[in-house]
Amino acid sequence: MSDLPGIVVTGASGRMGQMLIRLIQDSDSARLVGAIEREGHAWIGRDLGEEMGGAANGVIVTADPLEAFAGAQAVIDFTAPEATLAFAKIAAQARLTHVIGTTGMSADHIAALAPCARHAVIVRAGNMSLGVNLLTQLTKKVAAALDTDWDIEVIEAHHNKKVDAPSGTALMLGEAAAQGRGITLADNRESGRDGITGARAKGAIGFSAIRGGDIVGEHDVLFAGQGERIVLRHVATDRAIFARGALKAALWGQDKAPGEYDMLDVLGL
Ligand SMILES: NC(=O)c1ccc[n+]([C@@H]2O[C@H](COP(=O)([O-])OP(=O)(O)OC[C@H]3O[C@@H](n4cnc5c(N)ncnc54)[C@H](O)[C@@H]3O)[C@@H](O)[C@H]2O)c1
Ligand SMILES: O=C(O)C1=N[C@H](C(=O)O)CCC1
Repeated sequence: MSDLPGIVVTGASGRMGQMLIRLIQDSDSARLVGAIEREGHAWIGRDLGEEMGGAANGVIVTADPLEAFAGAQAVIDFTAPEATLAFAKIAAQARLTHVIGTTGMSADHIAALAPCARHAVIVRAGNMSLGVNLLTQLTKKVAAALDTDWDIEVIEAHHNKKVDAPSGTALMLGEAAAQGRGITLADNRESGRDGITGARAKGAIGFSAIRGGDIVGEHDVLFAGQGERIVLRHVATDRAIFARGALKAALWGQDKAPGEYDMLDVLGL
């Protein structure tokens, strides 16, 4: 029996779930010990390797987190807000590191994670990539250097299956811009313009979302001044960047005290 950290992947059949499973199976630092899908999914009770189109790997997909979490050290979770909240409660009881990539979580969902983080490590980020997390720091710095004569707009593009907007990444970038300006995003957010909207509010942080095709994820932070513009850009071309970040977070969490962390903590940025 290996003493590498055992990892459970939730949303195993999803775009991120399958990416994570391949990464963990190829890793020398972790082992895959469980796979979860939602109740009623066609993969439940079946061998994960076979369902993914390869050889059997002995991991049977389950809808029961209690069963899957027994004997694991971490869970990597890219699913949906309500599911993530349910997993957080069980991961906390089992003292597992819970890496949350799920986006579209409301303020109430996020607040409900706090009691779980008293018992276990939670690492949550709307984007697990090194590039985007570095971009948040650059955004904060540029926003701090410019006054409100410069309009800030976060423009994001994703594939046509994405269900939430603005993206988790766009909100991270918006938060970074707000921090740089010394304001709160909640009080200065402007999104979903349509119709006679009136002029842009001075000091607002705006969001624009594009959905189409198979776009993995693209984000521009636009600083628009009079006679000049600055654009900070990140382009993701491969979901592996998110999976690598999530696995790093799961391993990083193994010797940390219970609490809520993000990828800036993991990456030391
Ligand atoms: N933080 C990041 O770096 C990052 C990167 C990519 C995607 N995401 C986010 O991850 C989430 C998933 O993205 P995706 O593209 O893989 O979506 P997807 O729809 O391909 O996969 C989601 C999976 O979760 C499963 N699921 C839903 N409810 C469940 C439940 N109650 N129990 C178990 N499984 C359940 C679905 O059946 C599906 O297989 C989204 O919120 C997305 O925005 C975050
Ligand atoms: O494909 C998605 O969905 C993505 N979600 C994250 C977000 O909301 O920012 C990260 C990029 C891909």
